[in-house]
Amino acid sequence: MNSLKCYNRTHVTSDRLHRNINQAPRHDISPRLLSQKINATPSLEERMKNGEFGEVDSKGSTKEQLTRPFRKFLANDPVGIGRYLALQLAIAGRQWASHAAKRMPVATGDIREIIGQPVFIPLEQLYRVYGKIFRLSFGPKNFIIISDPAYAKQILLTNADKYSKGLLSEILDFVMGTGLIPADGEIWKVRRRAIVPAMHKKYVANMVGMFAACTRHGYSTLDKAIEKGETVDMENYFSRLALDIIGKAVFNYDFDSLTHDDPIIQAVYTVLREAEHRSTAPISYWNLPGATFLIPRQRRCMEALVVINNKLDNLIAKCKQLVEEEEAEFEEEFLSEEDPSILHFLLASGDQISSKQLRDDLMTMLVAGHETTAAVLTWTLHLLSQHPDIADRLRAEVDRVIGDRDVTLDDVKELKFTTRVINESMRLYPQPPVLIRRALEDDTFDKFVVEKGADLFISVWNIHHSPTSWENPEQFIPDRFSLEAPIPNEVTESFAYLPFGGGRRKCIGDQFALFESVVGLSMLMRQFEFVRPVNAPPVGMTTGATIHTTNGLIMEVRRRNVVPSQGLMCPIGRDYAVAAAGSKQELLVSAVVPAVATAAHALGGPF
Ligand code: HEM
Repeated sequence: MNSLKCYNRTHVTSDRLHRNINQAPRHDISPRLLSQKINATPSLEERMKNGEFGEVDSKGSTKEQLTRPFRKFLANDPVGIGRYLALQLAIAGRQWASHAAKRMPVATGDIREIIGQPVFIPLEQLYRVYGKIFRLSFGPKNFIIISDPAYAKQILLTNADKYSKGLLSEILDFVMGTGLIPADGEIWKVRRRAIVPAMHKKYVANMVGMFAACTRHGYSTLDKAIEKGETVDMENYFSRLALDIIGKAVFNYDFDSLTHDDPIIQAVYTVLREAEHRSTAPISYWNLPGATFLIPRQRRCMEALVVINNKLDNLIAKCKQLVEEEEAEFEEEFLSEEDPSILHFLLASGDQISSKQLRDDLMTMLVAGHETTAAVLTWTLHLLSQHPDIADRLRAEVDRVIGDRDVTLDDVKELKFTTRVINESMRLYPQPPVLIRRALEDDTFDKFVVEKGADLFISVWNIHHSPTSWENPEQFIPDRFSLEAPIPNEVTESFAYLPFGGGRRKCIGDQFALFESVVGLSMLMRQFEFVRPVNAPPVGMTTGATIHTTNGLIMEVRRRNVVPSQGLMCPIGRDYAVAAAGSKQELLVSAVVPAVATAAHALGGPF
């Protein structure tokens, strides 16, 4: 296997960057093949000392060096023609040196070095060596990796016209077609203009009650687990909670996946898993002739799509009928009491689109708004389980603001510390960790040229974990975002914080998702204690479209104020930990741990 090599200069000259990243504590990341390889690579300083990086700057390009003696010889030619040739060579030499200086650092290697781990992990390790922009080369495959806030701003905002979704559109075509996430050009413009108004303030405010109702509905599932003395995989739980919420929000359909399973839920998960699988596959196996018939998972996926499309067609037909029967005049902020969904808004506002486009839009929002929020809640709970002092502060705020009732819109605004906890969780675990773009024309980043057609990965993970932008970047510090300041976003943090992307392709569901997370987290923390059992599997990371856990987020759940046990790891909230000193019977419970592990996915391919 080839080791990763650097063929050119790197930008990482800062000792601070190198040292800080190396010293940073990791979040349950087990070192794997690539990390061993990279750690075995000589340090940047050693490599610079060996002259690996100095050559271009000090002596010019190889061609320039090879021709230099000849040029000198010609320059001494008493006949004019020799001196003329020497001059031409000097001009060419300057150009070669200048081109060489603009060549981007290149990391080359074997694709196997990356497969088997979430892609953002090796990208972070490579960033340590190659800096804020480098080319990653795997045989014929070639990606530019961007890890710098200013470069991200250029791609997402300043020069957004020069980029498309590229690879992403190809991967997601089967499920989202020309929905908002993969769409480009005129279709994207038209659809964004039609859909954004549906997410108006009144709509989002109206949704808060629904978020609370769905969260409360899920209590019974947790209570059942408590009764049976079973642990709960909270990653799976949050995935279902988010599915129930997004189904209602987008097309007024109650999946009720928190309390039961049915073919439509199975179909949605089959399609989601396929999308994740495709985004991590080294070859486009789905394009092989006959793949749909010959590969069983492809067949299952196509069957699932039929189930979903039929369901969507039914929902669209039902909603159309409702709109026709409604007497209400459509106003800009129109909200139907019977059906406040985005689908209803689109139909009632007279949006003239084909059924196929409408299905693409609905599927896009279902996917975009589901796994992302579920992942945010999962990793926030995980972080709280590691930081009982922060969990205590969050609970104190929740107790003060909501007491025992459902959260309202006014409460959300008051739950400032809870919001900061979520903001900080999204910094440490951005969903998705990498954004994908394709250059539609050449673009320049300082002296480096990215050519038309290049595929770019903006590593939000690297930007969020960079010691050049963040103090103690690996630490969970919600207070880094002041309670008095506006809610942090890409503008307030100069593109060093991109949980919802930025520029014109920024998430349309940002406020919706933040409110949903605040409501879900605060109500669950108010009602329950979550405890990591001693023998629970470690919480490793893996990716699909978002960051998943490798083995689920297994928690023992208690109604709050129940006397807890000794010997339990990571009680969330110190009130629990203090109380834990007394009880020994509970040790028995911690021995009953039927771990419901979620399937581990391969490396990550984000949207
Ligand atoms: C915590 C939850 C969420 C996170 C972290 C998140 C994150 C993101 C990010 C980073 C992007 C930009 C992608 C890119 O530039 O390539 C995006 C786009 C998008 N998101 Fe979200 N999202 C969340 C929830 C939602 C929800 C609830 C909805 C819909 C109801 C939604 C709908 C969309 C759509 C339609 C786009 C594409 C916008 C466009 O390209 O014009 N998202 N999201």
